[in-house]
Amino acid sequence: MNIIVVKNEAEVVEKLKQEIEQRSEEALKTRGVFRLGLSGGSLVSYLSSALESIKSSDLDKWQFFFCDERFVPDTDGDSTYGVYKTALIPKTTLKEKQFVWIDLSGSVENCAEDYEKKILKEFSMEKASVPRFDLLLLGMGPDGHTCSLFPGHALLEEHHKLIASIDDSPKPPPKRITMTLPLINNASCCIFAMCGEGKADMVKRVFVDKESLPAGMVKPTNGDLLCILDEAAGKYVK
Ligand SMILES: O=C(O)[C@H](O)[C@@H](O)[C@H](O)[C@H](O)COP(=O)(O)O
Repeated sequence: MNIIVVKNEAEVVEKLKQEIEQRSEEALKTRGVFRLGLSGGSLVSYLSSALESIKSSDLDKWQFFFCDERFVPDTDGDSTYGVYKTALIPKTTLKEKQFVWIDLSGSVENCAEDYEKKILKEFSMEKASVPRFDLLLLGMGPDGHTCSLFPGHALLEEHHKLIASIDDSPKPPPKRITMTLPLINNASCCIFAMCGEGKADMVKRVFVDKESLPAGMVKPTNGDLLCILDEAAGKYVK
């Protein structure tokens, strides 16, 4: 775990941009495609600002997936994809077709199964194999949740599904799909980006005191783990 504390949100965005650019170059060099997973919440604005200033001609070789998504239409204010469609895509040369989104036509369980199939297809992999994302961008909630993996929830014990559904999320809306720990921890790199005093206590509990909370269970088996914080969020980090 590499905890990076910088001065303020602008520097968090700049550091995030540098990491994303570096990882994209590596991925494009070796695989010709850069696959990253997105989270909702405040990360949307950090990433939108970071990508706005990336002028790479290879942005069209980037593929975006969702670390978790709310089971609502993309026109709904709660839709993470919906927010990226308005906050990110218009600011960049990115196209909607670069975003691998969910299918809402069935139940939330069907949606999770379908999204797992979509991911395996994009990675041209068979069932039972675990895709390796180049980068997962994560946030952490005030209870230590990340993606839609909440403290004490049975999904933390999920060892087979790569994408699981939840219909009792403590954070509204209740129905969501989420990457599970086996998929998250197979990534080449996971980055938490967080700002503000409101995060400081949980940052200390999870990343300093190592309490067993969902965000603390993000431990890439053979990958990097970074936590980029502003001074307020990192005030208890030595
Ligand atoms: O869709 C979601 O709700 C997120 O993926 C969730 O896991 C988020 O990352 C945290 O709740 C942190 O959100 P904030 O950064 O807004 O505090």
